[in-house]
Amino acid sequence: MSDTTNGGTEINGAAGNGTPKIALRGVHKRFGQKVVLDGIDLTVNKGESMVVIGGSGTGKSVMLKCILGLLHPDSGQIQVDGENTTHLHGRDREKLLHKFGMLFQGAALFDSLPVWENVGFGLIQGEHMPRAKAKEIAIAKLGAVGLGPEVAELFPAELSGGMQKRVGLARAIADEPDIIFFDEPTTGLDPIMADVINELIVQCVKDLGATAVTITHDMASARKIADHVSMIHKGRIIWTGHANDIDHSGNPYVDQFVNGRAEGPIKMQVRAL
Ligand SMILES: Nc1ncnc2c1ncn2[C@@H]1O[C@H](COP(=O)(O)OP(=O)(O)OP(=O)(O)O)[C@@H](O)[C@H]1O
Repeated sequence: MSDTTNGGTEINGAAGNGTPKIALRGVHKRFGQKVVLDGIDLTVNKGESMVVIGGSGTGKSVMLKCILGLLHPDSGQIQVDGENTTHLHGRDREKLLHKFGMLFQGAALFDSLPVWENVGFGLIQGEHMPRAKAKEIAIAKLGAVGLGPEVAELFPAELSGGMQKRVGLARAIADEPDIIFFDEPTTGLDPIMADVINELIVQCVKDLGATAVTITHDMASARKIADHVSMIHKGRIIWTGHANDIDHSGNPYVDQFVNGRAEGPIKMQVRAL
């Protein structure tokens, strides 16, 4: 079954499942005259893996930044565990951020720190954990993503792209977050390494019992990771459905995107520089 929404409609509703882990209701965000989020409604239930697909510049990263509080929406609500988070500041926002782990596009590791310190960064800085204890946890988390303890002392520049992604994943799970965001987790990887990372993501999310939100253009990744898929187009969620329904969504936008067709309702804007 799939649900289509055009805005205020409840999608993928939490009826019977308790409070959604994350719920966006009518979220708007514009930069100057440019409307980027135009009334986003999205529900992610506890323990679910939601993958948000959509073309370049459709607002995926802006949406993620709004959930994290890095950007402030102009209007609408963002609820985490039933609580509106849009007005949280200071300590309250810090407390909220403890619920989140994040695997950034390109892994975003600190070049000047050894791998273990990259993984344990949040534990040392955020939780003021003693360095020895943080290192122990970092080595255990590196093990969970298939990296041996010898990698702990290396620097990011000494690692391949795939290993850097694993380190980024180990960092995302180090604090055992409730919610993990994956921003284009397979970008820049060959298809085999991408599949390895996808499998690790599935395993780590399952082991933690976490809720996952991934943004990607990579349909192989979406198919592997997702329980549900939502498609964003022009700042709105235009379709949400089960991952198994992605190939027969009945939605021409989803169909065009999933099949990578140049022809269809989605018109690419190609501007000369
Ligand atoms: N801080 C900002 N100031 C002005 N415009 C911004 C800002 N951040 C994002 N935008 C604009 O918002 C639009 C959506 O950007 P966003 O990064 O969310 O796209 P995306 O869907 O994640 O794309 P991609 O898949 O290419 O990463 C873009 O046109 C971008 O230029």
